[in-house]
Amino acid sequence: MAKERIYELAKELKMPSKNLVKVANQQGMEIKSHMSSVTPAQAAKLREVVKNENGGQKKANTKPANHHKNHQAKDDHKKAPSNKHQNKRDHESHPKKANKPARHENERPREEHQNRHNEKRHNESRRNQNNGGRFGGSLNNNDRHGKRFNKKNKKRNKRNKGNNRLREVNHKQPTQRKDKPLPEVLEYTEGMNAQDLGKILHRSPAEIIKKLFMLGVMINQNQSLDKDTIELLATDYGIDAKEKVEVDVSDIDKMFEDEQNNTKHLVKRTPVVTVMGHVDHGKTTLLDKLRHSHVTEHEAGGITQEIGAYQVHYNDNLITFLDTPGHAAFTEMRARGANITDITVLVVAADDGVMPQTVEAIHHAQAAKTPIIVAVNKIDKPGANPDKVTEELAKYNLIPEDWGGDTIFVKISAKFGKNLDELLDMILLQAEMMELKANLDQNAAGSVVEARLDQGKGPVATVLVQQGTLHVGDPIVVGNTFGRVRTMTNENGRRIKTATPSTPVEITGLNEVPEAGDRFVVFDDEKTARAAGEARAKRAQDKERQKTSHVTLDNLFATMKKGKMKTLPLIIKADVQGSVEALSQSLQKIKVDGVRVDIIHQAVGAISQSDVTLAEASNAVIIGFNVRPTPVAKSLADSSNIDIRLHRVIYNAIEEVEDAMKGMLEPVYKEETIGEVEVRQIYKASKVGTIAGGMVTSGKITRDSKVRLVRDGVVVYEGELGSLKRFKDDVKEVKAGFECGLTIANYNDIKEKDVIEAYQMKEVPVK
Ligand SMILES: Nc1nc2c(ncn2[C@@H]2O[C@H](COP(=O)(O)OP(=O)(O)OP(=O)(O)O)[C@@H](O)[C@H]2O)c(=O)[nH]1
Repeated sequence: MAKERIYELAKELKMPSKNLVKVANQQGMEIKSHMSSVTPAQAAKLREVVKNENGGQKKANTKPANHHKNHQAKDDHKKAPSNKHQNKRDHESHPKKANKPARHENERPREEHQNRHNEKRHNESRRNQNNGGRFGGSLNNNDRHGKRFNKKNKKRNKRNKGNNRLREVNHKQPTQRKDKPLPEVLEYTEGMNAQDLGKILHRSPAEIIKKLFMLGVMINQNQSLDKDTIELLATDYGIDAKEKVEVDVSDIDKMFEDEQNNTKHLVKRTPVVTVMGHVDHGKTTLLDKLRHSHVTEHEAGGITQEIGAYQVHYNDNLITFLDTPGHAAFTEMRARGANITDITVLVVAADDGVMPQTVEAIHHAQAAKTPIIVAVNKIDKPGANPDKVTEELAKYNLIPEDWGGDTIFVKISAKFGKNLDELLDMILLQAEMMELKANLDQNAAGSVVEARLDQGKGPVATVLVQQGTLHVGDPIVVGNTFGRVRTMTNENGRRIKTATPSTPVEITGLNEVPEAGDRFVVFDDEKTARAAGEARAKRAQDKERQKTSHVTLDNLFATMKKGKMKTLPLIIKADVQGSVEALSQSLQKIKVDGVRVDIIHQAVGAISQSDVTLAEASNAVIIGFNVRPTPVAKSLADSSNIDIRLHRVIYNAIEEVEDAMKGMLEPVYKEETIGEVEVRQIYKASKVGTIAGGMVTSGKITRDSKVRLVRDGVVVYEGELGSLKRFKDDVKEVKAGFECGLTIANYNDIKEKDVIEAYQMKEVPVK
């Protein structure tokens, strides 16, 4: 008889392969994994051992020693009814809990604790009953109907109002408080006082003070309590205490990790599989074939839509396949924190063998630490040589069991659907070994598979739930956006209301379009979700701005220190060729350790739009010598944060650059243009010299402003105003849209069409 695989035998014995491996090892068999083979004799022995074990246990009516956890959970469920009676009061007093399924094994100590606590409360409540008698009960009822009762009461007993109120106060207060249930857990922050705690515990501060007094702690109402005292109080009430950690609501990564690492109430979840491989090796064919051959009947009627992920039904199991567009996308998503793939199926064409992208895929999967299942494809082809593929893959540590390794290899033909069931079996087997689990009861957390803007629906995102259950209506933060899940659609175009772990769904209701690989976390309330989303959006925006902030002489040194700059790219514009060259040569001679000047462009003329664009693309600083930027260039430079330095003395330009490179630049003053005047007429007066009549075209000009005379984009003079007039009167300033007359101190060569730039020196705070 042929050898048998462990997983086949496990299937026959209806037990997890992993447990059978353990049994085999206990029997002294050298079995490595579920893929290992056993001889017929060994198989017989294992059958016998397992059967005996099961039989023995049935008699003893105990659980098998290595029984699967799920089964144990079931047992707990079975036990639940016997506790039910005892817990009845408990459930009544904790309405939320009553609907929840029976607790899991790891919660049992708490349940016992709870029972003890219930007993205690039972007594407490009995005492109350004794005090208040039946009246207490009816008041409780009254309390439930609350306001309505009081209203009626008021009307009916208008005349007796005073008396009535007195009676209510007398009877109601103590009992009302005590009948309200204690919370399951006392969530506190250190420093709370008896009043704060009273609110949480639904007890009067006086009671809390009394309780602590009995425990030997003397406090007053407003006294801040330390952690130990609060925990002592909780213990005395028979409930757990948990310190509320102040969380940064926008840190969804931390929340995601917390949700993800939750180990409570875990149940088995569906594996998430990514198919990778070289071009044309058959990824798409495989995904299509699986999709179309394993769609259940009730889904067949649905509209199949491309949502980048879908689930395959196989033998009562589900497998989620992600249709990632390429290896880079896979890693990009991982880089963004989305580790959503559990298993990688590596498709290798048997007629082509291992190719560059096969290797790339292996590296991506290995870096993500996801197990690889090799699907040797196209075995139907005449030139197919699966053994060659196996041989080639050995180099990358992918070795089949037969050859002494532990990688699963399945020979398939995607095109003809051959061995696809075996591939699915292997995926499920691998998943079983990984014990993939999640908690359905908690807030959902997961990742975005892809997202787009739909004209009708707004932002639409395909997300994969990785933990918890996602519901329609959930307040959600996704990457840097937020919203409330408005609709949820599965891959068959069906509207669904909830989505459990490993389920891909398309959601609407987000504010903006998130990015693939973004994480999402569900919040308890919309307000916090909005706050978190907005904080994240702002942070992202700031980051983006930082990314595009260009090098300036001011930030040059800091940028150099961060190791981001090895060269300082410069663009030089000057009025004459001689200046261009002189400046360029002098700048290149600057010697500062670790950084050098790189002149990427130099020319004669005004600073143009194309200079600014070039500076933007090359992260360069523009040095203008006796020239100005054109208006378009100036506004472009302002909006894209390009540093333009204007000089009239070569030495100053060189000194400024050198200081910046040495980190010594301390810009104390920076000039700020305040307005421009276009010269329209010239008058010559023998006493005062040349008077320019013109129009203020932008901003304003003030009597004390400095001026620069610009002719065809070139600065011809720089100085101070001699006078500023409106008609015949001296004025302090003239605003845009008004005419003015002016003279420049000690300068007469003003011509029509010259532009007079008015500027001031402003102090710049040192950053
Ligand atoms: N004979 C044979 N041909 C196959 C098989 N699987 C895929 N093909 C063919 O191989 C070609 C490429 O298959 P695809 O599924 O498009 O390959 P892919 O890996 O998705 O390629 P890219 O999407 O370009 O990366 C197609 O012509 C398929 O029909 C197979 O099992 N047997």
